[in-house]
Amino acid sequence: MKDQFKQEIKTVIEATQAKGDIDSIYLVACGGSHAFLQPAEYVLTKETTIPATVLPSREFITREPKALGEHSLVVSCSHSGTTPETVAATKYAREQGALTVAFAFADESPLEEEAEYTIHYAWGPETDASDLNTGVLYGWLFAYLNVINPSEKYDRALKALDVLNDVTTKTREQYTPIIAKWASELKREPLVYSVASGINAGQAYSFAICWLQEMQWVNSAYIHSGEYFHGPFEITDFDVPFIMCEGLGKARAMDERAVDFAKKHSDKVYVIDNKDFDMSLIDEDLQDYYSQIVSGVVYRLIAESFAYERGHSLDVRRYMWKLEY
Ligand SMILES: N[C@@H]1[C@@H](O)[C@H](O)[C@@H](COP(=O)(O)O)O[C@@H]1O
Repeated sequence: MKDQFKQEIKTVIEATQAKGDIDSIYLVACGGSHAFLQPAEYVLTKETTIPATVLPSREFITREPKALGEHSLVVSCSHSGTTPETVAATKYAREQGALTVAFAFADESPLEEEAEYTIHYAWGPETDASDLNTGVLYGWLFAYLNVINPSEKYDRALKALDVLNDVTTKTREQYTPIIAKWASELKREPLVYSVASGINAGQAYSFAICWLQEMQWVNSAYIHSGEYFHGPFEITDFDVPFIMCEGLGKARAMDERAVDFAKKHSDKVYVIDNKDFDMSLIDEDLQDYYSQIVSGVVYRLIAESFAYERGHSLDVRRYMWKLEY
């Protein structure tokens, strides 16, 4: 990880220690950045007793959480640093006395002006995975957990960032031919559902709302694997396509149940099975946490292959950033 990002994380950790007791954590952002923060909520709720809540930026403000105050830590993210709801949420959190930390790709953005501290990350195809948004997020997350409850587990989790790029590069190579086939089979589908749970929930959610709806104009919805049986499974039929993720953690049981049912009733079930990832470079007890980053590589490949097969660039928007909304 770049020295700049390491230093920014260090500054945030020192500020958190100086602040003293944190009794609530809020993770706030919009769209893809909201999805990006979801794994942090997953890890925090599994590893600490401090309540952590992930909310869309505007709902964070409109809900007015009662626990929000001087002992809160509010982590926001906006890739562009300009999304008005996230800038406003960060300003609101700071006014309530919370410690505000923003993640952003952009430098010197409106978000950076409102947040007390900003942690930047890098972007682009040649970027080392440890410098990308999720790599830097985990760099902060495990450093923070190591402060709350020091453990060699978090030292190892931080060390895993050094091999992350090898893992994701290998996965990209492994899945490129597989996903090219999926995309060619699915390219005419007007609708594709996205199903997952546990640490993969954020990836599957952003696959539906960002990659498919926003960037490909393909109808989609994110369905939680457990919730699939509480309504959505009624739409399953032989010609209804599902891209389903099977994770590594305890949530896997929910994913498997959904996949098993869907496969019985649909001929178009595509499974991203995290057990097929080569994560041997990462300690077994940390693989669940890191698997969503690897799933993200596969979801991105699907989006890129869709864009190619459908002749629809991932950069085209009708409304976003073009109209007043
Ligand atoms: N796919 C995301 C959207 O979901 C998001 O609304 C937008 C602004 O996000 P950010 O606040 O991260 O700049 O960026 C991307 O296009």
